[in-house]
Amino acid sequence: MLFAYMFVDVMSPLQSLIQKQRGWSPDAFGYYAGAEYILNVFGFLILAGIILDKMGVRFTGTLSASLMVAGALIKLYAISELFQGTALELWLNSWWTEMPGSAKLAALGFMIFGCGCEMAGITVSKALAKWFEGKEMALAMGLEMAIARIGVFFIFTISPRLADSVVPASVVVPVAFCSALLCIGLLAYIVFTFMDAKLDREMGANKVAEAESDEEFKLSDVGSIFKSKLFWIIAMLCVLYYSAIFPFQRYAANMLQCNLGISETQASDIFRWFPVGAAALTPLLGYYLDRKGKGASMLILGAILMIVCHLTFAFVVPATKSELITYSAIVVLGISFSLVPAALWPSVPKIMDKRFLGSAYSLIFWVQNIGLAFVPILIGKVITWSNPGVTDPMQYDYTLPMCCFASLGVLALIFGIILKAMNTVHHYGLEDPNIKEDFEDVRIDGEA
Ligand SMILES: C[C@H](NC(=O)[C@@H](N)CCCCN)C(=O)O
Repeated sequence: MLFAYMFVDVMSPLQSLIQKQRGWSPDAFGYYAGAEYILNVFGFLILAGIILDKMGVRFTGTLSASLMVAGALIKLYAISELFQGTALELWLNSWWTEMPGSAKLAALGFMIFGCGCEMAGITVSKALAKWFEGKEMALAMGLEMAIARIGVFFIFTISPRLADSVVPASVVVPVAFCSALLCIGLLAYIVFTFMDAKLDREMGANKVAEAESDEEFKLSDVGSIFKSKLFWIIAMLCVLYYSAIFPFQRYAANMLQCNLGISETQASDIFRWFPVGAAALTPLLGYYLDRKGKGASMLILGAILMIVCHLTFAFVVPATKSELITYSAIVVLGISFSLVPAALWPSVPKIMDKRFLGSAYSLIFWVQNIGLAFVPILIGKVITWSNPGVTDPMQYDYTLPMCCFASLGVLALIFGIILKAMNTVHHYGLEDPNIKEDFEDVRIDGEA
């Protein structure tokens, strides 16, 4: 997941460079960024859940890592000099001219990569649940997310530097670097499959069969989950919150460049502290949640902090051009991005029956992916619409796009408040510690 998250954001600090080098407009960049989730939205993620439950973590993890490598190599080829001037590029350039041929092929690669990445996300959750059952599962999930966030910090640090390491600067170098890391990730997962097989042997065949049948995906479960009010509240909170985080991450470096009048590298150097804050706090909050609870309150606080930060980027940073205020908003956003994931994902088992859990995670990811696919496209359009005639990628006004992100935060906050109110009435245990076993257990099979 470390290398996957690095690959996801390798181009994020390079928006203005790819615009200069390959002619990708903000709109084209938005389409490319949204492509990561498109196939998942059109059902791949549901299929991925079925494959995972039928074939297990070893097969699905290897498949998902292979898909990531294949997608990465297509994207690498699309942005490389090798692709320039080929018949394929000329043909891709000949239709939907707003989107250059290189952006179209890169988007296709990113779509395939995105299938692998989300499939890996579900597989890793299931593998962690298997390996840490009855142990520190929330802490393990927190650490996994923290490692992935460190990858984002690392890539925001090195991506512009790798691009500048050749003359003229090129997006190919950082993308090639991350593609090589993904190949190492695939090898690492293959090693893990041997360890997992060993664990199965140690657990004994019966226990494994029992664990797997518990989580088997049934199509009828999808109907039960979709009928649950609670599922929709959690899924809406998730899609709204994450749509104001991951898509923002794509545009953040350029937003800082435009607001502060700084270079790509300087902007990335500021923004990279966002995932670091999240990486440092997520495991600690997971540990706190395991012992003290307060999950629903953490979701509300996380949404409030996000709204404050996005409004600061919209109005305060452009007016003051203060690096101190910018750094403070980045760190606070990092705190928000620890509170919500640390509370959200371990809350799902509290409100879903264990039998529904695998499908519930895959369906929440699916709803979330709809937002992650379309919000970057929407933001690209808002940037273009609110900056008529602006062609210099250093001159965009980000007030309106940042207000859009803040509005998503307001909606997420409303769903957080509804969730907490429902928890107060129905006692789902969302404010209770994870390791306390005796809270009143109300799940979707007993929701009515
Ligand atoms: C665990 C959670 N991951 C997700 O929500 C993924 N569905 C989206 C990952 C986006 C990067 N491709 C998280 O990272 O908090």
